[in-house]
Amino acid sequence: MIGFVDDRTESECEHCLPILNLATTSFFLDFDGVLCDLADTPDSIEVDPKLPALLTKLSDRVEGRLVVVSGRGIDDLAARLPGFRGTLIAGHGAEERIAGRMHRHKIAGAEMVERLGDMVEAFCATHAGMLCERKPTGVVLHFRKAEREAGRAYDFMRALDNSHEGFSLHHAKMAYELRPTGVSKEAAIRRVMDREGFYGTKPVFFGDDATDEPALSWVGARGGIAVKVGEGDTVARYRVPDPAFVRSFLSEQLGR
Ligand SMILES: O=P(O)(O)OC[C@H]1O[C@H](O[C@H]2O[C@H](CO)[C@@H](O)[C@H](O)[C@H]2O)[C@H](O)[C@@H](O)[C@@H]1O
Repeated sequence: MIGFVDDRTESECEHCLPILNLATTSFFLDFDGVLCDLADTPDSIEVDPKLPALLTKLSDRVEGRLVVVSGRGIDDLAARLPGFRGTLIAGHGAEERIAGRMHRHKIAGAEMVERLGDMVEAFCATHAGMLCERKPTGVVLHFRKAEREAGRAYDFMRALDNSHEGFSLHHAKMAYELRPTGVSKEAAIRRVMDREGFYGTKPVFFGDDATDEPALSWVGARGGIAVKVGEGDTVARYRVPDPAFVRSFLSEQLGR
């Protein structure tokens, strides 16, 4: 059984998480690096075939208070979780699927997003190992396969950021991303937590990336449970080793 903080102190118990009262818990789960392992490219991840059913059951168990919160575009995310009909926040908060209805930031599909995508693609065509990921609300330049070129990738994306109003540049794992200014997982989780059904419950957020830190910080300050998955600096109070651990922890909640 996975460790829980009960009568032991946290220092005695590596990877312990508090025992949750599911009647008052809202789950917010990042996707890449939290529900599935990272891979060389966005398309080469392997999603545990049992994951959609696990998320569905747990969502039912907490009356729909389970939200997958990802940086991926919403169609991409939904396609990787076949059969899961629960709430999705995608594009770091620029897209949402709630109660089966889609909501998208007004920039979604705009000409400027297309243009940015074209420019990043052109850059990748002349820089070996770089990969462009287009999203409805932004664009990512991945340099995981060209780590030594990270500086060049940054300079290019910084120049695009400086010349395009309404977008902000973010440094993610082996990637630089332009997304609409003001869009963040923190803001998205706050919005959801104000909704009926969520309001007054305790948020539990699992995140792994630097881009998850503001949301981890907000959840912790709000009296919720902030959990960092994997290594690296974090403001989160709790840490667990990897996505397999997270999936086991979630499965265990169903048996309680
Ligand atoms: O918020 P998340 O669900 O964690 O999404 C964050 C980004 O994840 C993806 O990129 C990351 O994972 C890739 C696959 O493992 C990896 O190759 C890449 O280096 C990582 O940055 C996704 O492609 C992005 O769109 C998400 O924003």
